[in-house]
Amino acid sequence: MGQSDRTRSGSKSTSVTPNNWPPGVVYLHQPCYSKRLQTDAAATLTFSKSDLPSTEEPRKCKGPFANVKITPIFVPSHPANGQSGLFAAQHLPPDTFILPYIGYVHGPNDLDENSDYDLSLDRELGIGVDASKMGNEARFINDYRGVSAAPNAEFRHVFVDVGKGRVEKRMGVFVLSAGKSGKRAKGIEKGREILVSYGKGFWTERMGADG
Ligand SMILES: C[S@@+](CC[C@H](N)C(=O)[O-])C[C@H]1O[C@@H](n2cnc3c(N)ncnc32)[C@H](O)[C@@H]1O
Repeated sequence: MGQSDRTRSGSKSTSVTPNNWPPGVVYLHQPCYSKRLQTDAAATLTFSKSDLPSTEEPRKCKGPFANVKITPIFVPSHPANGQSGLFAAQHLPPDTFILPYIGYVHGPNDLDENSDYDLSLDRELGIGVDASKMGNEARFINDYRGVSAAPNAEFRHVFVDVGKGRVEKRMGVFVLSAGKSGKRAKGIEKGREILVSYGKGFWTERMGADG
């Protein structure tokens, strides 16, 4: 882990950031909510633990995450060569919750259309999580296209226990299920890159912007 020191009101505080964390990007332990997020929209993201469906478990999670590694990529054939990716630091079985995707939580009136790190949190309310300027290790997850035949992970909603009997809806990164035929039963082996599908829309928009 790297160390970053901050001085506030004359006192020195030390916060731990993961290895290879880029300078200039804030490492977050919890989401940063936009002040412009409507109160009612924000309220839908946090609610009483007793209202959580019985099929969902409230989770505890705090970074840095030892199960993953941010790794600079120096492989000419990799489409994100020269950038970084997120790799498994241990074997991750199917359906494992790997880590949350956190960042700047914003509404439709506060959207950076040029961000490549913006993930939808609530489509109906237009709430997204943008990790371009602040986030955690999950911001380094690349798309599988050009790297592998298929993704090995996906985004799912998670409910995080934030204390005082409350839970918060966030996005989480999970290993894909084994599948009916068990073809993904191995999960993600240690040292493998964690890859999701950004969805066709991400790449269509990007191609539109480039050309
Ligand atoms: C959320 S970031 C992923 C982390 C990024 N590689 C980094 O080091 O900050 C998304 C950006 O990564 C790059 N990227 C991710 N997957 C890619 C892929 N399969 N092909 C080409 N570029 C990819 C693109 O530049 C994309 O805009």
